This record gives sequence, C-alpha cells and structure tokens, in this order.
Amino acid sequence: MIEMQGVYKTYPNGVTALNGLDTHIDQGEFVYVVGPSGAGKSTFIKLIFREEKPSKGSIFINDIDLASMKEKRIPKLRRKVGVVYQDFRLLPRMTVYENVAFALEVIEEHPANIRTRVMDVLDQVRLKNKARFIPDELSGGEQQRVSIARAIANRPRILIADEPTGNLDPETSWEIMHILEEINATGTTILMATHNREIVNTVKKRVIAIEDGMIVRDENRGDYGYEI
Ligand SMILES: Nc1ncnc2c1ncn2[C@@H]1O[C@H](COP(=O)(O)OP(=O)(O)OP(=O)(O)O)[C@@H](O)[C@H]1O
Repeated sequence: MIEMQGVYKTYPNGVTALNGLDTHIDQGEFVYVVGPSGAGKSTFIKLIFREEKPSKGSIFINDIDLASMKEKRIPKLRRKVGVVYQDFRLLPRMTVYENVAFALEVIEEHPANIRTRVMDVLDQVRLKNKARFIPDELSGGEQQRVSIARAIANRPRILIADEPTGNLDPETSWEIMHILEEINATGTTILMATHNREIVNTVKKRVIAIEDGMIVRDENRGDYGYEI
C-alpha cells in the first residue's frame, strides 16, 4: 500500500515539482504515471523509495512513514521497493549473473541462496543463457531485462519503473511490458512512469496523470491522453 497526503516537493533551487499530491495505491495494482515532461513524474516516483524527501505532507509505504523515517532505515525500505530506470544502470564490468547477485550480496542474503535465486530471476526474464555475458554484449532490451531481474531479486513488494521503455524500439518495449505484467501477476505493485502511448492505450491499467506537480486525472483503465 502506498498512501500520500498533501505532498509537496520544492527542490533547493526553488523549483516546486509537486504541488499538493494525494493518492492511494493498493498492494498489487499496476499504475501508469503519465504527464508532460517536467510535470513531476520522476519526483513522485523518487519519493516512494526515499531518493527524495517531501518538503511537506505524509507518505506511507505499508506501515513505514517515509517523512519521519530515519536515514538508517532507508536500506530496509529499499528491500521492499525495486527500481528500474530508462538507462538500465548496470555495472559494466560485471557479468549478467554478477549484476543480479550483487543486489543480493549487498543486502547480505545468505550465500547459499544467492545462486538459485539469481538463476530463478534470470529465468523469469528469459536470460538464463546469457548469465556470463557482460552488459555491452547485450541488446538494449536484454539489458533492461537484467535490470528488471536485479530489481526483483529480493522479492520487493513494489516495483518502480521510470520510463523503462524510453530507450527501446516498439517491439522490445512490448517484451518489457509483458515481463512487467508477469511480475504484477505475482502480486507485486507496479508503478510505471511512461510516455509510451501505445502501451498505455492497449494494455489498460490505472492511469495517474500529473501536470504541474498535481494529479489532474486518475482513472481505472484510462488512456494516455496526450499527443506526444
Ligand atoms: N534535483 C532537482 N533539483 C532541482 N529541480 C529538479 C530536480 N529534479 C527535478 N527538478 C525539476 O522539477 C520539475 C519536475 O521534474 P521531474 O523530473 O519530476 O519531471 P518528469 O515529469 O519526470 O519529467 P520527464 O517526463 O521529462 O522525465 C522540473 O521542473 C525539473 O526541472
């Protein structure tokens, strides 16, 4: 569950990115976050894994109060929230296997469990056969699948994807979308900020539209609703 009440975010340079946001997202929902460039989508998403703090307002992830949470509890929160970025952000000198294993090593997963879990998630994103490759040897879509495997390796309750198909061609974008839907089908909440009109209008889900730091539309099975 994600709950936001009266959330404002003003950056140190004076730009107000969020301007009084209220929303409630249940466990297991799939939500598209849409809106023009600069509307506040990434800021909204960053608040959920505490990459940014709200200037005002309350944010709860299940029973965790993010506004008052101590810095030392951030790692615990991030075990519940996986993140996927437009530009993949893989470690270039590590293999596919190592990139995913690393995510489990940093949270001190028992070494005996790591191998099985890494191979399971690589299987889930259909990349078991490329475990020994390095990112440069993969296509963009494959790199994004590795970054998804890394994000779900520790079974987060929420998966955040900030324009996950932004660097990919239409066919590859669809592959990524199908994988996200499969992850959602296992009960993981998915929040996907996107400019991909075709996907939003074809695979109907809840749509939250943000403009000027405010939610201007929130519809179940909504449309993309913008020209670009
Ligand atoms: N770290 C920051 N410091 C100052 N201003 C920022 C920072 N990050 C974002 N902003 C500003 O906040 C506003 C909202 O930005 P945000 O990245 O949340 O928009 P967005 O909807 O994700 O845009 P896009 O679709 O282009 O990714 C913009 O005016 C942006 O310039």
